[in-house]
Amino acid sequence: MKVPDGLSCQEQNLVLIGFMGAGKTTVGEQVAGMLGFDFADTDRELEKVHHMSVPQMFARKGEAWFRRQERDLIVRLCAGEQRKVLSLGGGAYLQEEVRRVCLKHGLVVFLDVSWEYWKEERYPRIRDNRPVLQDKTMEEIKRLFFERRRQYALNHASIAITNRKDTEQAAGRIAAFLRRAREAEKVNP
Ligand SMILES: Nc1ncnc2c1ncn2[C@@H]1O[C@H](COP(=O)(O)OP(=O)(O)OP(=O)(O)O)[C@@H](O)[C@H]1O
Ligand SMILES: O=C(O)C1=C[C@@H](O)[C@@H](O)[C@H](O)C1
Ligand SMILES: [Mg+2]
Repeated sequence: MKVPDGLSCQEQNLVLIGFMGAGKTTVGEQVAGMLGFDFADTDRELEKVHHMSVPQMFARKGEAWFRRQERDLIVRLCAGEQRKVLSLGGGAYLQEEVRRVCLKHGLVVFLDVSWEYWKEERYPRIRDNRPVLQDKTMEEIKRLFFERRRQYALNHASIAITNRKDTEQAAGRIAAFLRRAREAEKVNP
């Protein structure tokens, strides 16, 4: 992972993006603990505000409504107080405005899980409570996985996850990356 030119890592948020089940929530919480940053997960925040689970929001209000709430929340969180870890919902980064605000106010890290590992290890854990995966064949899910990679590719850094060891090391590697970036800025502002 390389620090992007012109982006101050002292002040920015850390934003985690990637496909559903990539580990944004799990890893984000771990990284925030390691860095002593506040943590916010957009799905959890929306669940708290609207007193509904994500599947309930999809069922009762519809996906378009969910996407608007998600976008507005991310714009508020990103532009507000800095130095937090923000884990996005898996579809949030497909919205142009979300990409813009995250890239402007955050160091955007893509959790790049391989298709094979995702299918074997992550899909079985999440399949029942991600509305977007319901009623889709594996072929359709695979297509969505690779279509979304085009948007996730707009990032500052990515971390490849292809096995259990990568999974266990992901949070530590991201925290170390951010610490190094911040130290380098102190020496060479
Ligand atoms: N680093 C990790 N260590 C242990 N388990 C993990 C790790 N990352 C992900 N998992 C497991 O994979 C599943 C999905 O993880 P998680 O909910 O964090 O993904 P997500 O990227 O936040 O998904 P979504 O986009 O749907 O919010 C969970 O069952 C979680 O326990
Ligand atoms: O990838 C997606 O489109 C989604 C991912 C989850 O985090 C939730 O935001 C919701 O289930 C939609
Ligand atoms: Mg999540």
